[in-house]
Amino acid sequence: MTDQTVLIIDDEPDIRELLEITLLRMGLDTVTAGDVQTALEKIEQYQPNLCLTDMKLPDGNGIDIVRYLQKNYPHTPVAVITAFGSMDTAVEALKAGAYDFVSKPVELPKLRDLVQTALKLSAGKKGPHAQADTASDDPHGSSILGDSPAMRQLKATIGKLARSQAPVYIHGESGSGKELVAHQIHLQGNRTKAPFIPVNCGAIPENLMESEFFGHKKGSFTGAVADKQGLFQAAHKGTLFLDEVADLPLTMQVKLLRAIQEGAVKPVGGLEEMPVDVRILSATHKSLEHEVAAGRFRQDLYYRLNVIKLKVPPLRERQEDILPLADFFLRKIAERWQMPPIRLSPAARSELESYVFPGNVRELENILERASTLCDNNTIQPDDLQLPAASITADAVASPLSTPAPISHAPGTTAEEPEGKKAKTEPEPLPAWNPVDEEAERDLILRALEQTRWNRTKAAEVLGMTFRQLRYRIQKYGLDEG
Ligand SMILES: Nc1ncnc2c1ncn2[C@@H]1O[C@H](COP(=O)(O)OP(=O)(O)OP(=O)(O)O)[C@@H](O)[C@H]1O
Repeated sequence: MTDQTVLIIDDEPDIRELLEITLLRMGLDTVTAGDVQTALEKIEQYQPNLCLTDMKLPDGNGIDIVRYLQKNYPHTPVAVITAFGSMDTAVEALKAGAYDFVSKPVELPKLRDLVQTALKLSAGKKGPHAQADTASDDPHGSSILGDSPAMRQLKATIGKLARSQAPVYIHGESGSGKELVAHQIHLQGNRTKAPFIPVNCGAIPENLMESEFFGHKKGSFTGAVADKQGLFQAAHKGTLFLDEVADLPLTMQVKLLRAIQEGAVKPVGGLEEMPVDVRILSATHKSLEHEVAAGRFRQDLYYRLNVIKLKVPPLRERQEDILPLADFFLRKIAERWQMPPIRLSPAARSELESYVFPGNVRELENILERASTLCDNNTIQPDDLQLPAASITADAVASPLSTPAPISHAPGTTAEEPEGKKAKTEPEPLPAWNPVDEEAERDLILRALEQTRWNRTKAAEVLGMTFRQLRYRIQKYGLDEG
């Protein structure tokens, strides 16, 4: 491990020193802070790969740091150091998004394991705009697969659009590949040396939106501890992909329109406009026309974004792409899990070919990921696919869900099962997550994974933890090696 920096936050110099020595011996760089304010400054300055924080600090507590990182650097893992016996605070920190905790007095072997696991998982993901995890490792790593007439036409259009600078509005059902298309438009054009910045407009809290898009100046609001560049500045000379653009609140739509028209943005708390050269691509699975008619989307912005409209066809309209995509995903899964090649039996192949895939390509990938875990002798049979027995109703197609596995939901979660896919027998609800009893936690995670047929996104939802927290625990308990 080299070139990795760990920020150690503790107000006791002796503990800071002990942790520093331990981590330096592991070949890691360290930075230290004795209070929350200094820690936030060091985070901005060094963008560490991992943070270890004490809970009680002179000007706040470790949870403030957990929350700050969750919001601004969601890929930076943070572990908390708790006073002996104070399990309540450990649980609170875990629920706020911390990866793990160590109790004082710190057991160094446990600390080393924790650091190693957290760094392995966060490797390569740094910076405020790193993308959130998805069940698939790299949504952009591959080019667009598919040789059906619809896809050939789409690829030819992408080639032409890549040469232009016009805004493109990409529409299509959920999971059909809109983001992949946007990324290809960027990669094949002349902006490829600058970044492609995808942003999920529905995922940014409304009160932070302006600062996320346009940046802010230090001190412009509570928590603005340093100047921060916005998504527009980050995408300068590159491409900004506004995913789920229909979810932008009306107030933000006005500001966005202005920024696009002027080609300039003003950071929150700043006095001067900064020119930005950004190509705007946008997408939604909703009907933007319908949103305009309903008064939820400004018509002037709609015309700005929708200079060229590009449709990504649903998978069921390009049946000949299903098996080549399936073979590609199976190769990827075998590689990722370091397994021998996984095959589809002829009967499984024909089942896939006649399925309608309401969740499109993403659903195909999820089905295969689950089937690869369930199958014997590395050959997937129809039963392993677990496709719904009844044919899918039009309602189900209109409200796609990427994973058909039956699951139960933790209280407070709202995932819905579409009508045509309701589980025949509801699984037994899981007990509440108790993150401090390791044995119980391991057992609970295993049960959730089995219940969701190893769909980690769904299992995290069932458990009420984030995908990253679950991924960390799967690795910590060696559950991915079985
Ligand atoms: N033609 C394709 N070739 C290879 N992979 C594909 C293809 N289409 C989609 N995928 C993969 O399927 C997954 C879903 O695609 P993507 O995220 O681009 O869909 P989307 O339409 O943007 O979804 P959403 O509406 O939920 O944002 C990704 O992992 C993507 O890499």
